[in-house]
Amino acid sequence: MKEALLTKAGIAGEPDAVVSRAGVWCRLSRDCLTSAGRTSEDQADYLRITLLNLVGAAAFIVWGLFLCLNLLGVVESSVGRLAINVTGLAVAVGVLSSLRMGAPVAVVSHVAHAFLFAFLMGLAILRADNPLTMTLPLIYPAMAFLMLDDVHRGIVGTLLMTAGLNVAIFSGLGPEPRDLLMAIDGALTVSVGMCFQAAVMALYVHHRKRVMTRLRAVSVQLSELACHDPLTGLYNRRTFIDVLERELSRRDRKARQLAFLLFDIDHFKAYNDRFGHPQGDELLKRIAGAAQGVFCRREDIVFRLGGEEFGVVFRTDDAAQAAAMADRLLATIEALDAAPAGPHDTITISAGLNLLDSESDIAANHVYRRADEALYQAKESGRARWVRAVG
Ligand SMILES: Nc1nc2c(ncn2[C@@H]2O[C@H](COP(=O)(O)OP(=O)(O)OP(=O)(O)O)[C@@H](O)[C@H]2O)c(=O)[nH]1
Repeated sequence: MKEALLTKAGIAGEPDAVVSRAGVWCRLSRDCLTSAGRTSEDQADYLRITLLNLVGAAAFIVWGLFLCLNLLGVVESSVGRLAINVTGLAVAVGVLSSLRMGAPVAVVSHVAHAFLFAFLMGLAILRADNPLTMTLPLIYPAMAFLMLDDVHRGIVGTLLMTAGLNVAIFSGLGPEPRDLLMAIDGALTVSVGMCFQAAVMALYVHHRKRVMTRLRAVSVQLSELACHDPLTGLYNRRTFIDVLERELSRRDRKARQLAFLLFDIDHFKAYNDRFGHPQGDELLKRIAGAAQGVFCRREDIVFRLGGEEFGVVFRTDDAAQAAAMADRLLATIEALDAAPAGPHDTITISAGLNLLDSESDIAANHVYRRADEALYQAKESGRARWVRAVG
């Protein structure tokens, strides 16, 4: 009703349009700062890429403007100034475009830093007579620490830049008449300012690196937890579908068949009831270990798919080899030195084996379902055996 009224009034959709336009601008400006979405806030390179983009864009605007003013004769022009403007513009364009083309961030930052260092040092020495220009090199430590992302290099760079500024102050390049006390005053102010900035930046970069390292470790831990079953350490069901899909679409170098073996412990409930859950857990771990012992090639992957159900994805030369592997697994588990359970004297499993042609375009869920049907048949026909799936 409300929508109908708004539509009738001819204003429906207006807020959405405003929101989507704002969204586009937001995305555009974010993509500009992060080099077309190349990095995001939680990544280590985010700050460096954003800084390089900001400095690159600012340099492009400033040097472009100065170049125009030089060419129009608005400001005093010389070959040296023109050369600096053109070089600055070229470096700014180079930095911005190479970031967008995917160049390594560390390389781009080092090149940009080298140019910034040379430019600021040159400015300090060549334009020491202009106190306004002389303040520009004071931005160096913040830029250097962030661009280099390294405390030691940042400190070395800052010390060199401070030395350069002191040379400019004491070498008589500054405004005349020179006064030694004024020069000492200026040099001390500049040195203390640069060192203080460097100390703050060193603390920041050091702390940020530690936090990023910790975050990375937590993220690895989280993805381990998300992919593995905590009890047995095997891959879990979540990973299983991804792996099976990947294997189904992967062409095997030796054109071997893909095999999926689904197995389940027989009368596990009786085992649990008789010996208790902790013993049941122990058995699950031992069966996981036994399966990994049988399927021990690098490309064999054993999963715990839930409860007392396990799966193995492996490659086989032919049906006979896959059958031999299934037999070996059943025999190994039967030979486990476990307490007798329920109706059986030994621990047994039932399994369904599904064999697939290389590069078959069957869905992973279908592969699982066929193996599950075969497993059901194995259970129905007396357990402690495996049955080959059809279709
Ligand atoms: N100890 C332990 N038991 C589990 C775990 N997950 C599932 N189970 C138990 O596994 C048993 C499975 O029982 P059923 O599905 O009846 O299967 P079964 O007794 O093995 O019978 P069949 O499969 O028909 O041979 C249940 O008693 C569950 O409680 C686990 O992580 N640890």
